[in-house]
Amino acid sequence: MHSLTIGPFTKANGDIQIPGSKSLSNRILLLATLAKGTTKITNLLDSDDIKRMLESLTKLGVNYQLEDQGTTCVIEGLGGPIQADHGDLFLGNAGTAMRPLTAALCLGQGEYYLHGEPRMHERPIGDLVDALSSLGVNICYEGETNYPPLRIKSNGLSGGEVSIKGNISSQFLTAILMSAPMAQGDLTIKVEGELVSKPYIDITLHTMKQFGVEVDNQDYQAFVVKGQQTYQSPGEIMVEGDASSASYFLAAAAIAGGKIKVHGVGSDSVQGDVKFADVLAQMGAKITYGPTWIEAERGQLNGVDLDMNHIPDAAMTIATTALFAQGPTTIRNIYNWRVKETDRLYAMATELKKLGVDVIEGEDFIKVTPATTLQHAAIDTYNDHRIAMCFSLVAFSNTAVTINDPGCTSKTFPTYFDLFNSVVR
Ligand SMILES: O=C(O)C1=C[C@@H](OP(=O)(O)O)[C@@H](O)[C@H](O)C1
Ligand SMILES: C=C(OP(=O)(O)O)C(=O)O
Repeated sequence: MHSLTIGPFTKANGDIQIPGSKSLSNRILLLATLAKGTTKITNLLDSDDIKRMLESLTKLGVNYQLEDQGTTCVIEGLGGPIQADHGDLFLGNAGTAMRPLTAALCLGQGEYYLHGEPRMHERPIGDLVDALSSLGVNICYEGETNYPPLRIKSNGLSGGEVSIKGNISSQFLTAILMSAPMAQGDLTIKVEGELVSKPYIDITLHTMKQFGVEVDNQDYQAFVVKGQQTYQSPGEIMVEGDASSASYFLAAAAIAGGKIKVHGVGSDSVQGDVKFADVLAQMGAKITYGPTWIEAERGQLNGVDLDMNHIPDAAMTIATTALFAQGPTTIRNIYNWRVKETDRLYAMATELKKLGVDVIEGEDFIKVTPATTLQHAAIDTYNDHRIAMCFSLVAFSNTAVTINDPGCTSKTFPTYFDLFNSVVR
């Protein structure tokens, strides 16, 4: 297996243009497909998760053209449900393709088989399947109950009322919300229990609005959507930079001497992960926001004890930033790290311990107590892009770090290590 050894570095300096947001890219691709009119999408992310969505759209007969090395996409909207009467779709490990497509394919008439990488078949989808079944869809598990692969025999989504559990993934609610306007009648979606990763619902509602659909959000406990609507293409739409991808560079500057300005994401962003910069500021970094940029500079970092349910992806960056703080850091309310690309609570704890630091892995929290010197380690990345990226920060310690399978960043950030190397010394 390929591995990459980096560091030790003492400086991180420069300007970084952050590639497009994964969450926005896949939402916009789907809504542009369903919308009336042609949409030109710019700054689209070019990464594995987006490729899986685009390949699926191709198989479903959607017409689009890619330009600018895959960062511009012109899509001919269908002005209604997907028309293909069948499809065998491989969604890799892309939650933002698997979950929304499962709901969207229920809108028309056809038979579809949805599957992915082995890990995708271990990531739960039962809450979404239950909700869709209660709206009249014939959807069944082709492997283990509650997990993909799925077979869908669709004949439209009825309106009415549906309940969906919110405690495992917000992507289930996102999936139903994006399909709801094309249901046969008005739909009230009730959220059962806690809703995790709430800011991603704001991304969903914001994108739906850009495509002409308003949702009545009743305090994130119920959502009322009018049925029989058609999404309208906004014509041209630009994808913001990915706030989770920005976190690694902001953290690098906060830890090392130097200053980094990330462009493409800032105080105007709709992505909850921009709040990562507030956590860095709370730890002691110097953070400045502009509407479309964020700048970070080193400060004396102190450990924090915080609920990070609202920034589950960027919270992984805090776990390795914690190595450079005074005192322990506890990241709380992150149970669903366990059902993402890997069991992230187990994986982060296991790899952090290899550096010689004291780590407590709780059922839904992690506590990292930094050590004065770190041991050199070869970090296993579990086919999880974020483990590879957040452990690159270890290169600012007394030792180099080896990242096994660095190519796994291709899920959301294929150029990560090139950009990282361009700003460090
Ligand atoms: O809706 C989205 O775009 C996402 C929601 C989050 O997942 P959960 O809602 O499963 O926490 C996040 O971790 C994922 O990377 C992207
Ligand atoms: C959890 C993630 O991905 P997915 O969209 O597949 O859920 C992630 O990117 O950290």
